[in-house]
Amino acid sequence: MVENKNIANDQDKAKDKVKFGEIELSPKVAKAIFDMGFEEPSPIQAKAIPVIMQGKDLIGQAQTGTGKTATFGIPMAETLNPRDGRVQALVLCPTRELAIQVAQEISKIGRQNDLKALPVYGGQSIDRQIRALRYGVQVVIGTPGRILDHLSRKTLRLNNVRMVVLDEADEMLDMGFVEDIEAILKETPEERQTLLFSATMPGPIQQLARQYMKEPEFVTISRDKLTVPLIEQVYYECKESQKVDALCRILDMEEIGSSIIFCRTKRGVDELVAALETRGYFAEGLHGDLTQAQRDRVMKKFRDGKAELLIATDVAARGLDVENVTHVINYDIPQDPESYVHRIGRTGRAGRKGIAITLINYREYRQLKLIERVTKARIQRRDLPSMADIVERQKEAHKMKIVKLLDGGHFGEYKSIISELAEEYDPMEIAAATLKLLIEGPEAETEKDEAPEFGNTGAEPGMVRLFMNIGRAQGIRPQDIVRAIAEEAGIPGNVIGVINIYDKFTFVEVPEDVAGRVMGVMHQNMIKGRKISVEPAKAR
Ligand SMILES: Nc1ncnc2c1ncn2[C@@H]1O[C@H](COP(=O)(O)OP(=O)(O)OP(=O)(O)O)[C@@H](O)[C@H]1O
Ligand SMILES: [Mg+2]
Repeated sequence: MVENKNIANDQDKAKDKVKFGEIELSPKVAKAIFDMGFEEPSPIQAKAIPVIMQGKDLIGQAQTGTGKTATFGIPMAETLNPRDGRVQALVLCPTRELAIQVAQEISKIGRQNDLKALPVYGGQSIDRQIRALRYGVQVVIGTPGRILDHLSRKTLRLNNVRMVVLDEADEMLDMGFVEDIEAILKETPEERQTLLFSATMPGPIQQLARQYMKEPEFVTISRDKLTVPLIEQVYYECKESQKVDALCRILDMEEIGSSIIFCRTKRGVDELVAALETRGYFAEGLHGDLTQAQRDRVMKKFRDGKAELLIATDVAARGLDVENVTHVINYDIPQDPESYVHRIGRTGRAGRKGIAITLINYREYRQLKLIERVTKARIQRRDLPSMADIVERQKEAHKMKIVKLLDGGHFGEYKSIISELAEEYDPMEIAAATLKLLIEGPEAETEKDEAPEFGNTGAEPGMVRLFMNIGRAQGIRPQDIVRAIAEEAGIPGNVIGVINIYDKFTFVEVPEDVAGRVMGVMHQNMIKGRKISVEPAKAR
């Protein structure tokens, strides 16, 4: 009798199962992932989830952005017991931002089951974490240092852990982390299930990994190519001294959405942020020397699309999943091919397209070829856009905007203005004037300026020529503006020399060491209600 009842129950359960590709899920987990917009399992999910559900150890390798998180998140939601407040699964990640993100993804997958996932990382109040742990959670996602801290304080117990995941496993088993990982694994039960994931899994690391695992299955999707085919990969060669200029040209030329620009060092990040800001680009820096609150703020701005350019060290290279990253730019070439794979993998995620750009100097060409060889990717050479290309591109962009408006229709009362004007003027002239107004603003000049001498060629040694978008026509004496700028920048007025004054612009010359300060000050300033910009005089 009892047996029959069990069979009936099992059949009921089987009937309740929902198909996710070939995988059978409980209705709650299925609902959660359908709500997340998943329709079909990704290849790694299709192959690895059944193996994990059998309780086997597994090393999973699949390209960036192909759903490795849910590959371990789904089995957690299926098998862990939400009514047991003890920690049953542990995920170790290399960075704080990644721990937060993975915790969010697991919480979403386990939402219908009331599964609790808690990120635990350095830089956040440990007391808050202790309280949350006491309250009861099933999954802890953490960075090794902070996990060890909790273990030594006995505020975290791992004796009931059934599943351990090393996300970005090759990084976690690299020199920096391996001792911590060993110490943490010692605190977990022998019979645990161990899962390793990464887009890259170099041979020696795999060998090392096997020491911590029981006959792991190796599931790989990306054996032939390490990078995602949807990412277009290009490189530009330029001199070290011209890098900032080259980057700006690329930013002006490309249709940039949210983008991540990688630098080798923290200092490099800070310097590039400053250099971009003086040129009028809004950029946010991310690296390990910032406080956690600063890191959180920057990430939030970037995720919300409020900051388009994220300038980062390799802290942002692994695992981060930000929607709609259009470009990854290696301002400094990555140290090794694995780092390249992970960095460029911040774009081209979940079936979207992306562009990866690498800047190199001639000495770094061999490093680039090594990356190509290891990743089996083709990185195409491109020539830096000229100023003429950029002007052309901006023209195109204006045209596109107009075409979009034209296709949309709805011009209403604007049409009557044009028809009135058309009685006196040529429609072509009217359209051109309207466009000029749109692009140059209400102060668009009516008179033609004589051609100014562009470029820095005439500058005295040690001096830089700057270009200000204000001249005679504004009815303000540029000399007075120069004095105001000097005052604002905290430098003596006679340091800035006026070279030439035109109707719409003025050229000045300043010593190299104060040029950045002058530009920085002016970008934020309004003089007599007019925003003034100052930039290096460009060669033509
Ligand atoms: N089956 C699916 N269908 C649609 N989207 C999915 C599916 N699985 C995962 N995703 C989404 O794809 C994105 C990338 O997933 P995830 O961050 O897990 O990639 P990853 O393989 O871990 O990449 P990385 O190697 O960079 O860490 C996420 O936004 C995730 O929610
Ligand atoms: Mg990942």
